[in-house]
Amino acid sequence: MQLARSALASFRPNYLLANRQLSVVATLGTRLASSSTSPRSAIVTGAAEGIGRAIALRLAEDGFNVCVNDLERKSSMAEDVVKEIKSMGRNAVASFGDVSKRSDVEALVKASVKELGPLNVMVANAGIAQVKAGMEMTDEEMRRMCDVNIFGVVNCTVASANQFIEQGNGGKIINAASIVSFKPFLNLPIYSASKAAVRSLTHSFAMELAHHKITVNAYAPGVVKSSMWELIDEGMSKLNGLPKWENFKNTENLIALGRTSVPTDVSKVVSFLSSPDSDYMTGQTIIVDGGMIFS
Ligand SMILES: NC(=O)C1=CN([C@@H]2O[C@H](COP(=O)(O)OP(=O)(O)OC[C@H]3O[C@@H](n4cnc5c(N)ncnc54)[C@H](O)[C@@H]3O)[C@@H](O)[C@H]2O)C=CC1
Ligand SMILES: CC(=O)C(C)=O
Repeated sequence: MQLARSALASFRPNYLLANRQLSVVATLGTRLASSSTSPRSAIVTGAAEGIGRAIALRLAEDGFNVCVNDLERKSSMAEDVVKEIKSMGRNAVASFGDVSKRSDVEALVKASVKELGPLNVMVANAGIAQVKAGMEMTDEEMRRMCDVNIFGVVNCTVASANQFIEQGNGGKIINAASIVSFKPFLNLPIYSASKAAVRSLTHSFAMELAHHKITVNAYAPGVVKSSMWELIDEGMSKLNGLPKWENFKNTENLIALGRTSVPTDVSKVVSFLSSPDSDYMTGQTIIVDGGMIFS
């Protein structure tokens, strides 16, 4: 009996190891199969530069064909992203349009499906920011912020969800929120409110679309070096007189991991939200801020 027990004990690790190896091989096989035999497609809005560009490239690396959206005036940068994706062996197309216009977003989804086939993922990344006290914001500035950051997300949700419903296999919608969705920044009042709305819409549409097998989640970055933060830094400098990039650098003191973020910190999280590994998640806003707000 003693001998039998120890024989079993010495056998078990090998048995477990063999099982684990089999499961690793099986998982790898599934990943390779899904990237080589069934190309999926994704739209990324505001993808000519910054976080959107990093997401488009990361999704291409993950096996997606990608429709790269941005405003017409960013066409040459968007075309560069398309070229980069094609050089990775994936298909890509640029489609220009303003996410705040419903008809532009409907045209974007149509263009993507025509060029890349059925749609699997919509990343509503495009957004704008403005540093200004709430008391100073003009009517026009407030409306533009809400049109792009809130209604842009709604337009992307509705247009992609209609496409997913027509296809009948569900889909994934992923929205750009922010840490300011949880706690506003001083002098970014309307921007902060718009990102709180994105978090709320993510929750609402997750409930509304779940029965179509459509998941809706969001990523909430912290302080990411991009053109948007260049603009925020400039705006803050005007208000407090600090030299260029000093306001950006000062945020390091608020980040537990001790450094500001780069776009690829965010694209890794979007990669997860775009993959089957996140299939059982919906309505969530994932914070990726290096440890700033701990909500
Ligand atoms: N940079 C940061 O620290 C953070 C950024 N975010 C959010 O992440 C997203 C991406 O931010 P970044 O890459 O930093 O910004 P960015 O300004 O570098 O890039 C945004 C892109 O969106 C495009 N865009 C703007 N309005 C558009 C519209 N109406 N239609 C289509 N495209 C439009 C721009 O042309 C630009 O290429 C935004 O939604 C932003 O609010 C959230 C938290 C932190
Ligand atoms: C731009 C933005 O959302 C932050 C938190 O910096």
